[in-house]
Amino acid sequence: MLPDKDGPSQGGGGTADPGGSEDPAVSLFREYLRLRTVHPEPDYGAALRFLDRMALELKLPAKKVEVCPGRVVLIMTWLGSKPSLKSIVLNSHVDVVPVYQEHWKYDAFAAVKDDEGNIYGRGAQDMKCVTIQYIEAVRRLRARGTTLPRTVHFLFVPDEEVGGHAGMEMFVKHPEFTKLNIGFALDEGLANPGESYTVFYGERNPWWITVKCPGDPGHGSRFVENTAAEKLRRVINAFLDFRESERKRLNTGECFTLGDVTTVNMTKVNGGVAYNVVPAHMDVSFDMRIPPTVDLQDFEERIKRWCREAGEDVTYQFAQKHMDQEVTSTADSNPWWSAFSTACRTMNMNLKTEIFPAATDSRFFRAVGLPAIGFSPMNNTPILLHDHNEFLNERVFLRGIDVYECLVPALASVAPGPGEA
Ligand SMILES: CSCC[C@H](NC=O)C(=O)O
Ligand SMILES: [Zn+2]
Ligand SMILES: [Zn+2]
Repeated sequence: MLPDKDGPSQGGGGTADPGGSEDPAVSLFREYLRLRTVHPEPDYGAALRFLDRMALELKLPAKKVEVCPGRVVLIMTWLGSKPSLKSIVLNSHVDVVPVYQEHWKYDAFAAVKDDEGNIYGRGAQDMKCVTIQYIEAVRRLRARGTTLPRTVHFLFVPDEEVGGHAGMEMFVKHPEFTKLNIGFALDEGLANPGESYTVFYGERNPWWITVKCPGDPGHGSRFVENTAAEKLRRVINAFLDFRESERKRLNTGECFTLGDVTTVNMTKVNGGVAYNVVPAHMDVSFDMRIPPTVDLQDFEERIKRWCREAGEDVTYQFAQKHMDQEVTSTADSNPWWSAFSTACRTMNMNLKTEIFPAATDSRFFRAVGLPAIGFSPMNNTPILLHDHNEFLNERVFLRGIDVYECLVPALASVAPGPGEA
């Protein structure tokens, strides 16, 4: 059978499957994948229209908060029977990262489903699947007439993929955020290639740094002293030697995961004006991710030393420097975690708890003192976020809806804690 190649203009709601056998939830997921909410110019208007339609279908009120010009957070609310209790947040970002279309098997915005049920599209794992799984789980719960004690807020946020600065970082400071009276948030995680599901209780801190190496200029035919390039070489060696030592630490001795070590990647180099002019400046940039167990002050001292030892006037500046190291407790004494993990156990799901290797909007919840768990219910799935040919199998997707159908009531039924009405 040939893959079902619906074009990007195709609507959802059952039109995706010529055989008529496709689950409507899968068709809706594919419809959402076709919206081009891709950087650098995401079509947020299309996503907001889609989400407004979801709110109408679910008969839930939707509120829009423009946190920055053109950057809207949409909040859909399912009011609990005890609305004074702290609420549950189901968070998802609307934007997706760009693609190298020439490396994809199919159009990355056509949501092609192959004959194995694999659905290809940018955002299939990160994280349009989760958005639709939340919606479909709640659709089922409401269709059954379920009432929940705690209020559930869905947040659909822009700009996570570019750091959340015009998205969740702004929203957590907004009065509308405070009004949500949040007790606990669920946000995205990663696929697990095995049977288990990975759950994230903290994140590494992103530090993006540019090291600037000034030097003496001169003719390209001479042995100029004190060159920018010599300093640059020492800087690169210091950072990359450290990278290598951390790479070796991964998977040796204790069972480290990526979230437990510091990664360093050299991502940009700049400098030079002509072949025969020794440059007056050369810059190098690194993407570093630092586990919450690392002393950040010590780490910055180490960077200072590397720069000092590289030569005269070597300086650095940060483009990102997240400093909060809050993690969410995975002890049974944390009632949110207990409800989450117990519900997963009843579904026979094996959980692996880890530190998230990259950065998500969860860090902004944790930074304001709220517990947050990163979880995308995708097992038996290769990790393909931001990669070519990102896909999710429809059976895994549908199982994820079952998972939230169990998790959401469990979380929204957590007994009132001390200080709650
Ligand atoms: C440092 S803000 C960038 C956030 C981005 N998030 C998802 O990929 C990341 O690179 O982890
Ligand atoms: Zn994401
Ligand atoms: Zn991402």
